Formats: sequence, C-alpha cells, structure tokens
Amino acid sequence: MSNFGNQVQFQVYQTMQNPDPDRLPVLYEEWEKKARDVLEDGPYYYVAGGAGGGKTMEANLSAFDQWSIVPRMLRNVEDRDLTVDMFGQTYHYPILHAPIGVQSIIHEEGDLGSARACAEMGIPFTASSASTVPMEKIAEVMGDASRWFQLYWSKDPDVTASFLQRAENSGYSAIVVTLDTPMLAWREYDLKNVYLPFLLGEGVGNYLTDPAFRSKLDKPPEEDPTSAIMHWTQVFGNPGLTWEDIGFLRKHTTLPILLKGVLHPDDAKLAMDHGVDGIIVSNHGGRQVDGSISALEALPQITKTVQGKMPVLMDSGIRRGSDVLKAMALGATAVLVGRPCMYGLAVAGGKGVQEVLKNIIADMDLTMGLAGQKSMAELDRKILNKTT
Ligand SMILES: Cc1cc2nc3c(=O)[nH]c(=O)nc-3n(C[C@H](O)[C@H](O)[C@H](O)COP(=O)(O)O)c2cc1C
Ligand SMILES: O=C(O)C(=O)c1ccccc1
Repeated sequence: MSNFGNQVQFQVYQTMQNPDPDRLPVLYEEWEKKARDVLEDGPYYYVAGGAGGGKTMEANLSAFDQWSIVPRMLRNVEDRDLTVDMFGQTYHYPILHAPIGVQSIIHEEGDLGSARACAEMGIPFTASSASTVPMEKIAEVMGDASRWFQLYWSKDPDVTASFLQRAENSGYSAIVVTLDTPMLAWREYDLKNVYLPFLLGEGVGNYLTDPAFRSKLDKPPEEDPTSAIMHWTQVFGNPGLTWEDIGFLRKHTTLPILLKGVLHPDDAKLAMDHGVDGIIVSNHGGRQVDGSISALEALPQITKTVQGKMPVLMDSGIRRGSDVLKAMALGATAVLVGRPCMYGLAVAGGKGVQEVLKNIIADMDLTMGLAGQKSMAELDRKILNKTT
C-alpha cells in the first residue's frame, strides 16, 4: 500500500525555504527542451524524431485526449495499491523502462546509468539488443533487480539463439521480441542529419561480444571494426520471418516471451495461438510506420480479444500519470516509458532517469487516488468517458 505521490509532493514543497539552484525539471516539456539544449542535432533527433512526417508520434499523444477520466468521490483512497502481477511475480508499479538502444549517444552513463537508476527504484529495466555495452555488464550493475531483455531477432539464427542463452544466463526474467523493426523506417531527420549511430560503433555491444556473431567474421572486430559493423548491418534484422518461426524462440528459451509491436487484434489472436506469454501494444513511438494507428487507439480492441488470458502491456505516448491511468483502464497490465527516460538521461544521467520515473509514478498515484480509485490492477473502463 502506498502514498508515494503525497511523499514526493511533500519533499518538493519542503525545499521552498531552501531552493536548489540545480533543481531538475518537472514538466515533460521542460525535460525535452533541456535535452534539446544539451544534445547535438544528430543524437537529439535520433531520439525525438519519428518515421516520415511524424504523424504517428502526434497521434500517440493526441489519442490520450480522446478519453477522459470520470472521478468518483468519498471512497477512502488513503492507502493505494500500485502493484501489478505478471508471470508469477509482483511488480511495485505498473511501469517498466522501455527497451532503448544506443543510449551512449545521449549521455556518457548510457545504458548503465539507466539500468542502475531502475534497479534502485525497483522498476524493471528492459535492456535493448542494441545497447552499447553488453547485456552481461548491464546485469552486473543491476544486482538482483528485475530486468527483461529485448531481442532483435537476427537473420542469423545462431546469433538469436546465443542472445537468448546469454540473457537467461545473466538473470533476465523475460524476453521482449520486437516485431515492428525488421528494418529501420524512413526517418526523415536522421536522413537529413546523415546520422546513424551504429556506423559510429554505438549500439553494437551485444554483437561484437557474441561468440556466434564473432565466429562469422574473417577478422575479430578489435582488428577490423568496419567489417564487423558491415556484417552487423547484414544480420541485424530479418524481414523474412513469419508466425511459424515463433517455435524457434520457444525452443531456445524457457523465459516468458512477449511480442512487442502488436497493433491488430488478429495479431494478438495469432500471438495467443502461437503460445507466447504476453504482448506489448506499441508502434515503437511512431518511429516505424508513419500514419499508423496510435497505440492507445489499438489497445481496447486488443484487450477485448485477449480477454485477460495473458498480460497486455502498452507503450508509445506515456508522458504523465494520467496517461498511465488511461492505459490501465483500457486493459493494459503495465506500460513502458521510453522518450521521457531518454530526456532524463540526456539532462542528468541516471539521476535524471530516476527523477523522471519518480515524478510519473507520483503523478500516477495521486491521479488514481483523486479519481477515487485504490488499486492499479483493478482500474477498468468504467472510469473513462470517450470524448469523441
Ligand atoms: C532512441 C530510441 C531507441 C529505441 N530503441 C529501441 C530498441 O532498441 N528496441 C525496441 O524494442 N524499441 C526501441 N525503441 C522503442 C521504445 O521501446 C518504445 O516503444 C517507444 O519509445 C515508445 O514511444 P514513446 O517513447 O514516444 O512513448 C526505441 C525508442 C527510441 C526513442
Ligand atoms: O531506433 C530505434 O527505434 C530502434 O529501435 C533501434 C533499432 C536498431 C538499433 C537501435 C535502436
């Protein structure tokens, strides 16, 4: 049971007599603006940009305005329960750190700063296949804290199998298989800025240290980094995959498997038919298909199809506490936070990530209580009104 939001709020106001000149931002917009100030064009737009004309990114945010919360009164909301259960475990909050590659382009602490921040807060960190440091190093700084591994399903099955094995060996407790990025989309800002971090050797840490990947190179990456990166561009993704291939993953891991990037209810059904353990409704933050359905718009149909038979997580557009509440009320089991964490990382390293997540949780907790609700896991559609 918690009154997390009240505590965070109190801590802030307590400093009123003693203002901190290095105070970190509160508003999402302020984090983004500060990140813009500290980052070069290439890295900033790599994070902030989307596919094509950015329509999906906009839709991800405006979708939340199409639902309004209808608060209830006099329901004793003094102690609130923020926990959710997934895959036989209880999580403190319905929030995870989204898988984000190449964090080293944003801050020198990179993936390790974010992972440490999450570990300290009891928020699961989802390590990306495209991290700059290998997954074992991330695991090391997290100790026993909860972590998931995001798989980019390589064209080379040996690399895929090896990643799954390494994740299991280093204490990751779930595998997130990202389906929406077998190749990178047409990203106008990155093309304009001529910026692709991998070609600079960022975000390839798991590959360069992987025995299966290395065994396919003529020379080790330490001797010939350019050829290693060229090989990476050949095997990174696999646009040839079909639903029949899911069996390969099952054969190579005993961990729960979640499919990330599901937007169509028929794909949610196929996911269940193929025996996966969960899905993540996501359009990759609008970075893949411009003009795609927003993730929040896709959510209700999908939760209706899944009928509570497996966890349905959601990301793409979570910025504030009320966003979390709306997604949960539409049937999400938990949500993932992406860009806000990256702006936190850019501005203040791991400390910034922690501040961003702490504020979202505090806002979420207070908003839930003020809406007359006591438990994240019990939120339902009845607290929402569709405005359009
Ligand atoms: C810079 C950046 C890198 C990302 N890298 C990955 C990745 O390696 N793997 C992955 O599954 N998703 C990746 N994503 C997508 C996020 O996991 C998540 O779906 C997205 O950020 C959600 O949108 P939002 O941040 O606008 O809320 C990345 C997103 C950003 C912004
Ligand atoms: O940039 C991305 O959205 C992304 O998912 C990605 C893909 C490959 C490597 C690193 C990140």
